[in-house]
Amino acid sequence: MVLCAVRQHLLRGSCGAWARLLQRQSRGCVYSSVHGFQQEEIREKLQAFPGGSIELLTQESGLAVLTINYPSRMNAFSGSMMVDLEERVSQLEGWTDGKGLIVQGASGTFCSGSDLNAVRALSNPQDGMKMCMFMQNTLTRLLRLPMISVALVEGRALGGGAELTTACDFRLMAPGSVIQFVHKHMGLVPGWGGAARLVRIVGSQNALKLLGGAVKVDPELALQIGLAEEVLQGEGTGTPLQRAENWLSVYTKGPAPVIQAVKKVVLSGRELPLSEALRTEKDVFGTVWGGPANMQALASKSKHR
Ligand SMILES: CC[C@H](C(=O)O)C(=O)SCCNC(=O)CCNC(=O)[C@H](O)C(C)(C)COP(=O)(O)OP(=O)(O)OC[C@H]1O[C@@H](n2cnc3c(N)ncnc32)[C@H](O)[C@@H]1OP(=O)(O)O
Repeated sequence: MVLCAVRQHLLRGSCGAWARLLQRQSRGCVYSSVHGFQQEEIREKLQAFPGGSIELLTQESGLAVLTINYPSRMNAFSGSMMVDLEERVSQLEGWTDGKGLIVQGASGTFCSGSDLNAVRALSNPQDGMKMCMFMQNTLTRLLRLPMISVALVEGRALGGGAELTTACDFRLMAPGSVIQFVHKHMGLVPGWGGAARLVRIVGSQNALKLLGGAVKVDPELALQIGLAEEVLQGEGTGTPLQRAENWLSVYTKGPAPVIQAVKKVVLSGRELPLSEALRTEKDVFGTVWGGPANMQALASKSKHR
C-alpha cells in the first residue's frame, strides 16, 4: 500500500484534477487512520504549544526558501510550528513551478530540535507516538517533493533539527556549524525518521557511530562521511543563503517539468524496488518525451561538446 502511494505521488503533477486526487491520496503516506493516526487530533494537541513560525517564500525563478523561525529558542520546533511545517509542505506540493528548495533557520542557526517545553508537556508515550507519526509524515512528504532540496546548516542542527536536515536531498554547511543527533543524551532515539534516512545517507556503520556517540559533526567530518555536500566558504561572496542559491542553481537550471522529472526518477530509484522504479521511470519519461523542452532541444540540433 505504501509503495502504491509512493508511485502515485511520483506520478503527480502531470495534470489538474487527477494530480490533485493523487496528491490527496499520497498525503500522510507513511501513517493514516489504518495505523491509528488521526491527523486532526494531533494537530489540535500541537496547536496548544504556540510560538515561532515556519515561513515560506516562493520565487519566480522556481526556487523557494523555507525558514524555521523561533530565534529566542534557537529555532526549536514548537507544536504550532510542526503544524505550520505540514501546511507549508502542502503548499509546496501544489506549486507547479517549483524546482528547488532551501531549508534554513532564522538568525544564523538551523534548529535546536523539539521545543523542550512542548516535549515535557507531551512526554507520555501516546502523545509522543502521535507527534512522531505526524512529523514522520510531514518530513517524508518534504523529502518526496518534486524539487531538489537543500538544508542550509548554519550554527547548530540538534536533535529533531539534525533529523530535519536528512529530509532534504543535500546538506550544505557553513564554517563552524554542527549537526548533532543528541537523542542518546536525551534518553531517546530519533523518531522523525532521522535514523532511517541517516543510514541511507552515510551507511549503517557511520549512522551507528553518529547516533551511538551523539557525535558533534563539524563540516569537515560531514564532508568525509558524505553527510554534507559542501562547506559554504568564501567571505565576501554573498550571504550563506546566496551561496546556497548559487550552489543549487547549477542543478535547477532548466524548465520546471524537466527538473521535477529528474527528482522523480531519482526518488523512485532511491525508494522503490528495481522493477517498480523502472516502471516509474518509464512513466516519468513519458511526461517529458516529446514535451516542449525536448522538442526545442531537437529543433536546435544541440551538441554537448
Ligand atoms: C531529542 C529528540 C527530540 C526530537 O527529535 O524531537 C529533540 O529534538 S529534543 C531537543 C533537543 N535539543 C536540545 O536539547 C537543545 C537544548 N539546548 C541547548 O543545548 C542550548 O540551548 C543550545 C546549544 C541550543 C544553544 O546554547 P546557547 O548557549 O548558544 O544559547 P542558550 O542555551 O542560552 O539558548 C537560548 C535560548 O534558547 C532556548 N532553547 C534552546 N534550545 C531549545 C529547545 N530545544 N527547546 C526550548 N528552548 C530552547 C534556551 O533555553 C534559551 O532560552 P532561555 O529562556 O534564555 O533559557
